[in-house]
Order: sequence, then structure tokens, then C-alpha cells
Amino acid sequence: MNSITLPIPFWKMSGAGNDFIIIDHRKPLIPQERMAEFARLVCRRKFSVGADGLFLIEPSTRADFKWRFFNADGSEAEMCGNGARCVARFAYMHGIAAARMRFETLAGIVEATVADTTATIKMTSPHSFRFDRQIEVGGQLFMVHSVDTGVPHAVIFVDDIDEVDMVGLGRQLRHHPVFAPMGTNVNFVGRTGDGFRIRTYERGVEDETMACGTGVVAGALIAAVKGYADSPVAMVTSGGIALTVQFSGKKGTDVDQVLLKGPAHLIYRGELTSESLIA
Ligand SMILES: N[C@@H](CCC[C@H](N)C(=O)O)C(=O)O
Repeated sequence: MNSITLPIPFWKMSGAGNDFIIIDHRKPLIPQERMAEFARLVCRRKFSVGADGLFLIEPSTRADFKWRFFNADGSEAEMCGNGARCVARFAYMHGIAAARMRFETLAGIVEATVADTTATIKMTSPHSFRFDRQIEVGGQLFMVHSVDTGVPHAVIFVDDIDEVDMVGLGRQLRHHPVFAPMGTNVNFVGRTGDGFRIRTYERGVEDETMACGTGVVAGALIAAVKGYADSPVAMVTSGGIALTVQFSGKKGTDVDQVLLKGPAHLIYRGELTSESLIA
């Protein structure tokens, strides 16, 4: 079968401004070989629903369900923190899983708890920490830290977060040879009087998004190692919404339980038709 079964019911959800299309795909509707193309079409803003990413919920033999996750450009990514929180609420509201659930991602098993419009996830173990790499971009040197929180993230602490050229600088770092071949998401973190602000240039969206869950976790863990923060760490994202990261275990890179908490809202539900898929 190479055709897409239409119409397709979907939910549009927002996790702190990171927005997603979520489809119950336990009964297959989109052939495997057309999933990336489908994601590109439905995520395209102004021409279709528009979103930062697409989730297809599928059956799992190891957990309550598993997902296929595609960025807006059709690339498949291992993990998405805000998407995981939205998917958890979707699964709970569709009776696919109980309020406490486990689901399979390419990064590993994610645990989640849903309470009203808030969803908390237990992240897969962060790994590949690197600190204090000096990287030159456009004749300027940046002190860059990095960690994989399910997907790769670079973290840079800046004095004035409003002044960062997200598209110019974000894009150059995202494609910097140091991070090849996978590339990286790029987070700029600013310390405010009583906390942190964070802005993320997302791989696969190829732009700044309003929030990035795995990016907030990367920022919080690196801030803790640097001695700037202690658990729980709240970071205000570009859309103005705070996400909270809680972790236990030894302070530093040896953290064994990392929780990400924040809102997961249903924006609307609808049906995708052939007109939603126009290139
Ligand atoms: N928005 C996500 C991260 C999604 C994956 C990322 N775009 C990538 O390809 O690495 C989040 O909330 O974590």
C-alpha cells in the first residue's frame, strides 16, 4: 500500500509554545515510506496545519505505546521533551494509557505522568557531556557546552539574551563541523535576577522555536554543573512560559533521574484531508 488513508483525525497540541500534530496511528493510515513527506506537508505553516513536528502513535510490545516523531522538515528525531509531554496527555485522554505511563522512543523508554493540563516526563539518561569548547563563528569566539538529552544540544551562556541573532548565529552553530555529522540544537541561556531565560534554535525546524524541552533540560543540567543552579531549575522559554527541570543523584554529570515538567495544551482537533497535503 502506498496511499495515505484520508481523512485522518488529529490533535494540534502545544507544549509551552512548541506545537505539534498528533495522530493515533495504531491502525496504520500513512505508509512508512511516505511519513517524512507527510510530516513536511502537514507541518508547513500557512499552507497546512503548521507545526514544529508530527507524532504518530503506534502499538508497542515493551510499553504502553511507541511513537514515530518527525521534525517539520521531515527528519526523524530520537526524542522531544515538549512533544513527549503533549503525547502523554493525548494518550491519557484517548484511553491509550493511564495517567502514569511508559512509552518507547528512539532514545529509549520515557515515563510520564499527566495531571490535568500539566505533564511531567522522566527523561532518558543524559550523556556525552562536553564543557568549555571554544568555537569561532563569524570571527567571534563562543564558550560552548554540550550534552545529549535524547537529542544533541549545545548550550551557550550569554549576557544579553535579547541581543542574540538566533537565525544567523543559531544556524551557523547548528551546522558547525564540530557537531557533524548529526548537527545540534543550539540553546542560548541568560541569567536573570532570580532565574534563567532560554532561547533555542531547533534542528529540523531550522529556526528558533517558542520552547524546546530537551533544550531546557540541557541548559539546566549544564547550569548545575557550572554551579549556577540547583535542582529544581526553572527556565523561561521564548514564548514566556517556564519549564521546570528536577534531578537527583550526584550533582554534576552523574544524574540518575531527570524530570521535565510543564503545560501540555490541546489547541484544537480536526481532520486532515487531501487539501491539507498540498505541496
Ligand atoms: N522540540 C523538542 C526537540 C525536538 C527534536 C529536535 N528538533 C532535534 O531534531 O534534535 C523538545 O521539546 O525537546
